[in-house]
Amino acid sequence: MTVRVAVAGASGYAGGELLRLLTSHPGVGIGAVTAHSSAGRPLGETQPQLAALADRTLERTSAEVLGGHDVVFLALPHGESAPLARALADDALVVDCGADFRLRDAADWVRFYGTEHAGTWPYGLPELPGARDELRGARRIAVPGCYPTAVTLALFPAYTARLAEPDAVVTAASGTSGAGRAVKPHLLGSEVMGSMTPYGVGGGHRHTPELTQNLSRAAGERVTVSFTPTLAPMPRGILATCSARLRPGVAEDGALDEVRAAFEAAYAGEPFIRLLPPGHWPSTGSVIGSNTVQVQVAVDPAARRLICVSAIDNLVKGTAGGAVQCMNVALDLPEHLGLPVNGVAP
Ligand SMILES: NC(=O)C1=CN([C@@H]2O[C@H](COP(=O)(O)OP(=O)(O)OC[C@H]3O[C@@H](n4cnc5c(N)ncnc54)[C@H](OP(=O)(O)O)[C@@H]3O)[C@@H](O)[C@H]2O)C=CC1
Ligand SMILES: CC(=O)N[C@@H](CCC(=O)OP(=O)(O)O)C(=O)O
Repeated sequence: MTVRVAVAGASGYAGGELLRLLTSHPGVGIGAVTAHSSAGRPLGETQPQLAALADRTLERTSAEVLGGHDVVFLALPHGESAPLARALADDALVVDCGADFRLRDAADWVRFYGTEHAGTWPYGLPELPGARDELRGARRIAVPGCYPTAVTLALFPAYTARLAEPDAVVTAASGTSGAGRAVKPHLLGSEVMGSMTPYGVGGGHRHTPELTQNLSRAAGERVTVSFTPTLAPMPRGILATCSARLRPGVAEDGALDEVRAAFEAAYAGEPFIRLLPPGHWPSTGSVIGSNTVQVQVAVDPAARRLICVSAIDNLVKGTAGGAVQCMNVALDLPEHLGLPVNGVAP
């Protein structure tokens, strides 16, 4: 059986990556590809890397054009998914790469996004405990933000195993594609090349409530997260460095063994998580183009802190790959279909 899929936002970075992955998915046929200002143009003009789809024409994004598909991927700016999703058939699987349906707390939504909360859909991070049960058979899925994917997967086993205090500190570097392809002065080559800059410092980034939501769910208590994103001079990739104090009951002797055992247990059999051997550290250059997440853990005994580092490709596991993985789970297809585990390097 071939699943017929449509991609809205096909002229953008996330939409382009969805189409790259979906063309290699053996169970999928690609239907409508839609855009906004680029509607009417050949896909090959905005996504020249997608040779197999170069002659497709981008249609205008509407419920009519997206209707009649088994699966609709939405890769649109925040706020655009909610009205469109309401007009799509209940029995179509809608996978939203935007933020509209990620947060459970309406007050958090209003505070960080400034509009009315549209609701909450099942959260598309299959590796979280219990998530696959919620995603199997779902017809609406909210894919996480790219930073929340990297940070949650770096840290959550330390919280489920009750090894870390509920007060995490995170610094994460992202490539510029995380900001989308719309023209913005701070993303000009001359601003970004050879320079790194923090932004959203002091709890202001809109991924902070999403991180709190995910880690609190794992911990079973409220986890606060001090999150500092930085923009790095690279097109893709996120390197997240996360730390938290060890709980008082964790003995310094053997703490690292305990932490590693918790991560090994959490990630045993996970097709896309690679807990690296001791002494090896995650790097964005090793995961580009793949749905793989590299993870490593350490313990700093003098500071009594746990340090967890992850690397992802923001456009693959951080968006499009995560979205395809969720489709596979929802439709009961083998979870790895269409998803590379090998990166492109150098
Ligand atoms: N980039 C990333 O790493 C990640 C992105 N996401 C999320 O995925 C979504 C897409 O992001 P990204 O691809 O980076 O963004 P882009 O800016 O690259 O692409 C946006 C897409 O949406 C279309 N669009 C713009 N305005 C409208 C509108 N008013 N109505 C309908 N369509 C519109 C654009 O069409 P056109 O170009 O024709 O105007 C384009 O196809 C966002 O919600 C983003 O937050 C999530 C995780 C990571
Ligand atoms: C480098 C950069 O600007 N990154 C984006 C994060 C993109 C992302 O994960 O996506 P959502 O917009 O879907 O939440 C930012 O900080 O806003």
